[in-house]
Amino acid sequence: MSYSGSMVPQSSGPEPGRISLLWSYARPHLPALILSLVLALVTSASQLASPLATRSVLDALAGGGSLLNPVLVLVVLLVVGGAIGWWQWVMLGTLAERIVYEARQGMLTRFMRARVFPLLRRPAGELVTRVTSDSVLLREAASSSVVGIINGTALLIGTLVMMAILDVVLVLATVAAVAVVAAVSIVLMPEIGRAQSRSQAALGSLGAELEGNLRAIKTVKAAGSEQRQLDRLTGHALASRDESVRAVRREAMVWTVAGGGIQAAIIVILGVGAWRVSEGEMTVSTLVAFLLYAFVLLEPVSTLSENLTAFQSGLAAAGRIRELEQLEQEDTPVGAGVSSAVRGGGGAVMELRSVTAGYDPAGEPAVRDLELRIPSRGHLALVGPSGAGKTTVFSLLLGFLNPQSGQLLLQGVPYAEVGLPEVRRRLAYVEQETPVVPGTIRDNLTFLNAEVTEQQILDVLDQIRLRETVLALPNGLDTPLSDSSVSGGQRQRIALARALLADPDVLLLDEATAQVDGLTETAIHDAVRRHAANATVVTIAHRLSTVIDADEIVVMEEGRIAARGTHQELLATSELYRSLVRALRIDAEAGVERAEVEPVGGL
Ligand SMILES: Nc1ncnc2c1ncn2[C@@H]1O[C@H](COP(=O)(O)OP(=O)(O)OP(=O)(O)O)[C@@H](O)[C@H]1O
Repeated sequence: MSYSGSMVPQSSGPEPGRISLLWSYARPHLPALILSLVLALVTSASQLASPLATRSVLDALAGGGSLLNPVLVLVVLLVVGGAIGWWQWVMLGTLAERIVYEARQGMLTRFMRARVFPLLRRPAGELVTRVTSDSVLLREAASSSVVGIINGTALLIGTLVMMAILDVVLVLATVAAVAVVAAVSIVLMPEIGRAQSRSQAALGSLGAELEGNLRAIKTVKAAGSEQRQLDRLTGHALASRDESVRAVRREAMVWTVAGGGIQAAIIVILGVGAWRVSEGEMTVSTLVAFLLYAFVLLEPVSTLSENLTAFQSGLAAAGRIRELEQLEQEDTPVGAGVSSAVRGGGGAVMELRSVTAGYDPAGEPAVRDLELRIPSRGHLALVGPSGAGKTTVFSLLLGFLNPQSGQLLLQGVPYAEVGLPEVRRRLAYVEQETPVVPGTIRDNLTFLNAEVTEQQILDVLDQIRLRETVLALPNGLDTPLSDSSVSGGQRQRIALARALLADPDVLLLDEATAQVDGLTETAIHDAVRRHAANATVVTIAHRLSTVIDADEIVVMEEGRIAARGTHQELLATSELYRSLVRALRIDAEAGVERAEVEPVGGL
């Protein structure tokens, strides 16, 4: 299995694609977004009215008129503006969190429904980074930044219009300052997005490599390579930091230019305004109102630069999330009716007809022209050298892999008609490498069949000689299970118990390569034999006792079936089988020796 990061498409998608993805997250919330925008515009309008109200207060003061009305207007503007601002804040904040949740849920659904091998080709750590980190960057981009950009623009134009109403000469100086700010921002902005995109990419690589290192931590430590691996990991963290610093520098530059531009405009307004007041072309109250507008102007300028920055990083994140949309999904269930009453009948429960299949459509097939009937009862063992295609047969039966040619059938009906859920409902699969799922021992045992009783659980644990050890644990069946807390053989036995509790039509068992002690081996075989008495067991066999036990043995070599028959028949007819058995026998003898000196493992 390849976990190569190089197989993952690197670049973010084109701009229109990313914008449409952002839009797809925002669209379901359009009413809330529009309401937020309206509220934002009302807040802005109240902000715009405040300097005018202030001018009335000043005029009333100078003219000796009543202050009551203008002050009342000011207070109402303040209270209404504040209340609406609060409402809008809460609404946009909630909306933003919903968008993050929906983006996460969408990604998780995609992962769970994805075809197995395209999913496994992507580094797990990178997928985790997308769900946990990239989704956060969507937050503002798909919610408040859109509102902020529109509102900021409206407030900017509104402020300039109000200023123009007050004094046309002064507004020209202000417009010049705003134009310089806008031009500089337009030049500097895109690089912020690009730097953030590179920072997120480095973060993804860090996630991917960290996950791989943690999984192989024993190998890393045993090789004394902690420092080398640490250097590689910190290299990614460093790259992410440097790119983020680049983005921050740009942002600081935009902010400084924006703030500085407005400050400069205020100084010019003060100078020119004072001169115009002294010339009698302007009243002091108008100059004060104008200055207040100049301060109001700071807000849309900062809102715009802030939200444009958030929008840029959101776009970068959207590009990366968009790549996940290319993850191939499993076919949706069709579910043609297939009778379930086949057990023990004479026919085949499953069948591979002339199946050729591979992992890379352009590469060599992993299996060719396979003809295989899985009987509705009994024990079928697959044997063969490493890379012969045994696991590929399981992947085909489970629908993880589609044949390039040929057909798979469940009770004579093609898989495409039956649908994967129905196929998988008939199967239970015991993986060799990672057979337990996150949760407690009980969660694992009831994973396929939630209806089982405590007694059934205990009986099955008894069969595979785990009952005493599980019950001796402080939390018994409710002990949390992680890959590292139990041995490989114990994990497999728990997975076997889970499969037996589901009582499947076909039990697919990828036998652990590691030896287990003789008593456990016998217990496992007894359990398997019992199941094979009225249903089917298919084993990828790594133990001599398993092959000897099987009703039929299929010998695979280089993706083809080289021979088939019983143990005795194959011993007589197949040189390959004889050599495999010789190897298994040597292994078995080595295992016996080990079992004699090693204590019997418990949980
Ligand atoms: N995920 C994968 N992507 C690409 N090629 C693969 C993948 N899994 C297996 N292969 C290739 O398919 C061929 C058959 O592999 P398969 O795992 O079925 O063999 P196997 O008989 O189960 O071997 P082993 O006993 O070592 O597990 C091999 O050439 C292998 O390199």
